[in-house]
Amino acid sequence: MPPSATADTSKTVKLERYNSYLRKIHSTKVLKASSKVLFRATLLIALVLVLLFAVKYHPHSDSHHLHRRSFLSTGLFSSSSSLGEGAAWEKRVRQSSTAKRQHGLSVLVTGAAGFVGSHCSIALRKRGDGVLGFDNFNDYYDPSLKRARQHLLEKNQVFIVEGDLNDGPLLRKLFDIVPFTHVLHLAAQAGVRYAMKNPQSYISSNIAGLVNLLEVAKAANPQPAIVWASSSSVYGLNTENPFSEEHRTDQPASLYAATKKAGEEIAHTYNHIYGLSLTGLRFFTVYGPWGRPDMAYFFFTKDILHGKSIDIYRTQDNQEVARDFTYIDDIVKGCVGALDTAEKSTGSGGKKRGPAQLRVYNLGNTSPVPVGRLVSILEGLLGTKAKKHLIKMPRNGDVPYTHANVSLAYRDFGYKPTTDLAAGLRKFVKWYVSYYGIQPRVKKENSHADESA
Ligand SMILES: O=C(O)[C@H]1O[C@H](OP(=O)(O)OP(=O)(O)OC[C@H]2O[C@@H](n3ccc(=O)[nH]c3=O)[C@H](O)[C@@H]2O)[C@H](O)[C@@H](O)[C@H]1O
Repeated sequence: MPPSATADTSKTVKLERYNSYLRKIHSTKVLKASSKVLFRATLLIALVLVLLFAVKYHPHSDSHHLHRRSFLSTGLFSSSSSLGEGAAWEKRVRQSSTAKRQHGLSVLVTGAAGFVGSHCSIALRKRGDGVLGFDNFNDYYDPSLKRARQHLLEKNQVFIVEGDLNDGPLLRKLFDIVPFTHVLHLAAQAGVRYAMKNPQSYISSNIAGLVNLLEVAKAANPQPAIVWASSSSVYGLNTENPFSEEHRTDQPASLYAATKKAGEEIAHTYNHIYGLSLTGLRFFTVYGPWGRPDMAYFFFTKDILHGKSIDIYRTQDNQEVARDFTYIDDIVKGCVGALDTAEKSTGSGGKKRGPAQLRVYNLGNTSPVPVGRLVSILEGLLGTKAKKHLIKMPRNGDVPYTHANVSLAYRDFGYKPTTDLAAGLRKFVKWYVSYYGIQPRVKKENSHADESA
């Protein structure tokens, strides 16, 4: 074999080897590529399936609401339970929201299982308005008290839809079913001092929840007029006295106060852009039967009865801390007055058609009482001496005193508080001992002597 032929043959062999190497690489690549395509396709199909499943059973999807409602409605205080409950649930929503008097209001009350919410719902229903309650029954304080209030509301033909303010689809669904004329928005994360423990809950309820509700309300047709709970705490470090709506509210002392103040600004925005009629009510330390166990008058009562010591705060310069304690019935009158004088929203389909009403009112008692005096009244009513522990007010959001000027609310809807602290606490203690089944040493109705001890 000529040398060149040998060289040629070996070249050909080498070339063939090289080509087969290339083919191998290519086929591996093709294999890899096709398995990649297959993997991606599987992934895509899986994703689509997951999405379909999620849409069907997502907590915000309407079909899930029906399931959730059916679960809830099998509870102690509700009825329907089969698949037909979608219609049954809607029927309850409609019935509850329908006024029983001519030209009655149809009010969505958020926080209806709460202290102020439950009282207002019953008062509105009693005069023949339609009332639908809304509440998430959270456990900020004993939810069994909220369930008991719910029970009371059921007796008064008020149905409470269990849901969260941040659940847009559920709120929209309610507005689809009912053309609410008004919203009384009382659902909130309350409590001044708790804001240091759980700041996020204030943002979620008092800011995000409020915005969510306003978004739904502004898009509703007709738009409702909204009356909502602001707070005396917005006055913060204000030193002018008594507090008037014109005073500064830009120095909040707690995150709670800051979220309520933010709520007032947010209200301004929705009024300005969408024509929502908005009324903010600055409540001053509301107390009374069915009250909130996280509030001082409530847990002082409990602790005095249990022989536990109570902390009575004093200011940094050793002055008494005072509050303009306001009795629940007066607050209810204020809420109803605000609803009755609320003008219609002016927008429709999310568009403003003209200027709308924007209001803010103090609802207080106009006579601040030192916390020490509150304790004396309780001692008298309970027939028990408190173990008092006087301490400097912790720096946790409290303010030294509150005092409401209510002339604006008086001018616009005749608001005039009529219950003083001693009379109001008497009613509270009476309720407390009967609710908790305590054998009291509570003084008889006409004995006032010990209350002022
Ligand atoms: O008007 C409001 O906008 C707010 O009112 C209420 O806040 P406050 O006025 O702070 O009521 P509350 O806690 O009952 O303390 C009463 C007094 O007892 C003092 N206090 C309190 C606790 C304690 O251990 N000792 C004590 O002396 C304390 O220093 C205070 O002077 C609502 O909770 C709040 O949600 C909001 O609605």
